[in-house]
Amino acid sequence: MSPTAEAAGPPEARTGTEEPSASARIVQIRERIDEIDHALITLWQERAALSQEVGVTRMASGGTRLVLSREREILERFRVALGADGTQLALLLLRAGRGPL
Ligand SMILES: C=C(O[C@@H]1C=C(C(=O)O)C=C[C@H]1O)C(=O)O
Repeated sequence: MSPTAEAAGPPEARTGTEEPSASARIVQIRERIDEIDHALITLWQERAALSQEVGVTRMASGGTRLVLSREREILERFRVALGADGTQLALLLLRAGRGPL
């Protein structure tokens, strides 16, 4: 790869390779990656809002802010599906749902 392959040209051409068929395939794959990232961000925000609503609803009714047994189930769900990275992801998800403590 030449030193300019990364930075030169319009954004859609910055594929990191100058080989045309590889570059075209990378552009195509990136379209789907961008769709997935958008969905992940939207779902992340929706989950955080719902989780915060549960917390507010529960506290307003005299309940606890958190339910650690439920959090353990979620951590286990992500660990089983994704391994150690899943645990880390679930910890971030749970933190996002807590909002300011
Ligand atoms: C959303 C809830 O409240 C809290 C947040 C959780 C979450 O973000 O998944 C899980 C358990 C609770 O600590 C819930 O009880 O379902």
